[in-house]
Amino acid sequence: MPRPATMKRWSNTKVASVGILLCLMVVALNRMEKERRAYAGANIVVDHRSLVSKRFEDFEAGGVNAVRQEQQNRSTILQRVFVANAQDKLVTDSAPVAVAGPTGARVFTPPKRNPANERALPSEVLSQYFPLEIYFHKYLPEQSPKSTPVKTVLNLDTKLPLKTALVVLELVKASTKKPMEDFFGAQRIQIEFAEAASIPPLVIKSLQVARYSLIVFANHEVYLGLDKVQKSKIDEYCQAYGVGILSFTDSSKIGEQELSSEYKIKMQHRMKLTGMKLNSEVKDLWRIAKPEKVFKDPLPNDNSEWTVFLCDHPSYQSLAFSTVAPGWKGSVEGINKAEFGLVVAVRDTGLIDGIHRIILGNDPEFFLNFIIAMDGLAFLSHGRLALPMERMVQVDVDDMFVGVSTVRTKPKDAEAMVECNKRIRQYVPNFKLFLGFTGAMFLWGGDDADEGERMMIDYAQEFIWFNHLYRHELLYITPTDRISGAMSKNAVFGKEKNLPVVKEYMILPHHAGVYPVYPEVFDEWEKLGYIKATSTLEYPYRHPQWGRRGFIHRGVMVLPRQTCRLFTKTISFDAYEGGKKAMDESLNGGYMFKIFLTTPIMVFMTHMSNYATGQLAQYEFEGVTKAIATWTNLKMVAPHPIDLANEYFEFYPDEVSPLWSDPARDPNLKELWRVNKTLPVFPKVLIAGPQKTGTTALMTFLLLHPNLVTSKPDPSLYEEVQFFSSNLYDNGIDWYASRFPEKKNDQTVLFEKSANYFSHHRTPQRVKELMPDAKIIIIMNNPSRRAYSWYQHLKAHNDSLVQQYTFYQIITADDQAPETLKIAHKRHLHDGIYAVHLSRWLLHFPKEQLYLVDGEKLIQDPVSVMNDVQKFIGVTPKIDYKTKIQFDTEKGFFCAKTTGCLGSGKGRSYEKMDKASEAYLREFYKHHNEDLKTLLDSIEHPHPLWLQQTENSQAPS
Ligand SMILES: Nc1ncnc2c1ncn2[C@@H]1O[C@H](COP(=O)(O)OS(=O)(=O)O)[C@@H](OP(=O)(O)O)[C@H]1O
Repeated sequence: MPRPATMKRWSNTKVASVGILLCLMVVALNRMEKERRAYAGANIVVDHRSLVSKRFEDFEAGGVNAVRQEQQNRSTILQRVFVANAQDKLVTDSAPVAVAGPTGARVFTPPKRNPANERALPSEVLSQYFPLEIYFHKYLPEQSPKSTPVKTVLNLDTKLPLKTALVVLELVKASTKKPMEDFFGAQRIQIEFAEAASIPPLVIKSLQVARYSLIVFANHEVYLGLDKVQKSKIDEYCQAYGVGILSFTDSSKIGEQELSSEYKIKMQHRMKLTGMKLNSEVKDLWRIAKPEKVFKDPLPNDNSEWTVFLCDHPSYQSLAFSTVAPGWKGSVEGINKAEFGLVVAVRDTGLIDGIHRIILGNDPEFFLNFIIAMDGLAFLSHGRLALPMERMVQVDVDDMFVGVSTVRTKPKDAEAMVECNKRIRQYVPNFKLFLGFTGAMFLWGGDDADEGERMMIDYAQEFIWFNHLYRHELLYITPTDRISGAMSKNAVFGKEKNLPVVKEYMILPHHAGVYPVYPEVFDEWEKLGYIKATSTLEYPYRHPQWGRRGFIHRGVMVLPRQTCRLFTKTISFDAYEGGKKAMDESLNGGYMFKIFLTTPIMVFMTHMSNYATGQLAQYEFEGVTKAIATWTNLKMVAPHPIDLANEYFEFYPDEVSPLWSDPARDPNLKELWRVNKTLPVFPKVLIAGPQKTGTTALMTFLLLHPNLVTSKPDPSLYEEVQFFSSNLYDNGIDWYASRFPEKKNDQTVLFEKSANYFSHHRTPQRVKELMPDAKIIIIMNNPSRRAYSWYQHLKAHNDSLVQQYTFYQIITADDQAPETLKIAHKRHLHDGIYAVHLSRWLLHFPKEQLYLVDGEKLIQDPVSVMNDVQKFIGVTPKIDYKTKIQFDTEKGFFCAKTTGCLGSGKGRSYEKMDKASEAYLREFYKHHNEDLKTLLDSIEHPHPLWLQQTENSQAPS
């Protein structure tokens, strides 16, 4: 057998990341395409059983109509889409179905089913072909009749843009990216940036699948100025896939007037304007916006001025009007000085070239522009980028009865808070402030407790209360055994004072212990048994606010908290003037207003000190809720905190599982980590698998190096830690770090080997979050050999399944096979679909952090493999593995000179694979191996010799 070629570490040649991503997508989607072809003629449906939200499972019996109902209530749902087998009961012979096509959903009657054409495709197998997690929003306008019995079907033949927008800038740099990141990031819309001179490929060619739901120009001038090639690339893409263009303008840096004769539009820049009015005659676009509302004040132009549009073609429809500001000195022809005589936002309805465009006369900073842009992107993306219309609001006021006398609650504060509830209830039915209390502080006040605080107790029923700790202390100062005492004392205080406490919701002082997880807190909560939800600012990081996320840990729902804008402001100016200012800012679309626009489920936090004395925060909330009610059609509701928490995780089901990060990497998290405990240390290197490729040999050989140290032996674990790929991840980072011995010195490099990390879909992201610098070693041998080795492993363990079925029966099992056989089928073959798993790792790690080992070479020539691996790890001193490893003729494998050969479970001798299985597997892996070649090419990595040989040769025995 010829010697396998060395799989060298790839060169450092820079490959544009966009190119790589595209290739990855091509590889993964190539697979889909092949399957699609293979299953041509089958009905292709959205499998509603796969909807990520738990609640939708309940609707399975009700089928799609129930889901449709939900869509109408919420206006959008996030659904995971994949092909399901043609016998899916959701498809009937003649029911009308709505097909998601490039120009939105349309209803049609599917062709008669032909059972002869239908082939079963197990959904759990198919889902593996979607490593890139293709998600998109399906937008069904609110006005669609509720009673229509429509079934939702995705036909892969239609060209579906992904839930991503491409943002084109003249130059991609931090300052130009920032406003776009904020606008789209706050709505959790994924964006990719491109420079005007190098627009990336817009289509996955092999599939004719569009990559973007929307094209965005931060400055429309850039679009007009594109060179011919780039321009037609964009235009042809938009025409072919029904994708729209959303443009902003930047009138501060350019000449006074631009004429684009091609588009029959004139743009007059550097305008100073006053007032804005939306065009109420536009019927199909306004969703959040209330077109009947008129803004009368001068338009802000501190940083940039405004652009107005003069359009001379029926394709254009004015979206918003404004008026020349008094004192504007320009004298340009065509400027209509009448009230609302100028157009500041325009829509191109596509009569000229079939492309829908919306162009705004400034950036999204001004609040009405922000709303127009939100409605615009919902429209242009056929709802895929739309948010629901409901906003759930909770406002927590922490620190009741805490603080020095100057910031303690005064009678006027107590009165003001009651009033605040009433005023906000005009806009948010049933609204009540949530007050977090700390009993000990009140009692310390004793008779001296402020009169205002005593009044708060009298007014208790006007609010909803939740527990802080009894004392307002950092948890790491509080000895563990006092935590439960402090919790129950606070509860007793609440009872004594007859506070209407929602005991299921609790906030810890300083947010300590929630994230990073302080296991003792969750222990105590578990003991209490009733804590269901909390919230924190700290997960995964504080800024930007829209980056905050939630997670569920040990049954407790942890929600992200938004901070009120006034949170950090000192109350040094006059209270009422300050309050009014805050309200004005909200009314004019300030910071809080945008949070409300973009965040469907909000928990705000503020402190008592923002109410006491200054009473500022109440103005802010009154201001923002009034502004939202005034300017938008959004519906604000104030649910019970536990209902709100449940809703949160239904809306963001991907957040249920936490993503642990390293507290040492973030100053805030470091601060919250206990002072009396050293920071956890994690491994630097992972041997990720897959199983049966020689991972044990590689680990054993690494351990011959004096400075490479792996996890401690643990009888409760079966050989491997498997932290990232199992429920053990829920144990948290303390648990993981404690699996490893202390480092002997600075040169010690900790590593871990768990062979199922490679193919586990969540592992790459989890590793990236906790150990972003980790070096990942992946071994790939012939996947047929790998599958057979797994079979022999089961056989050696007298697995009942193997006693029942032959290797051939397992690998050829189809959808009709018994459940156990189907599971066995997947376990044998799934790990060997290397391209899919590798592309997932490459989405999270740069190629330089991944090291691919040729598994066949590891068997034949481990000395050179190990010498290279130690270089990749960067461990010192360098050792020569020639002095450590030698071939053992009895074992038939290389073994360590000191510790000997691997046990009888590795390097077994067994009969050759039968010819039929060999042929079947060669065929099964053929396309997957082709994909692997494409993927390796895209990262400029040489092909292992077994991959070069797979087409022609037999699978090695
Ligand atoms: N030096 C050396 N000694 C023994 N075995 C070696 C060696 N190098 C590679 N191999 C191959 O490793 C296969 C077992 O792979 P893993 O260690 O990854 O298996 S496991 O997933 O941890 O169970 C094992 O599979 P089997 O031959 O089927 O037992 C071997 O082919």
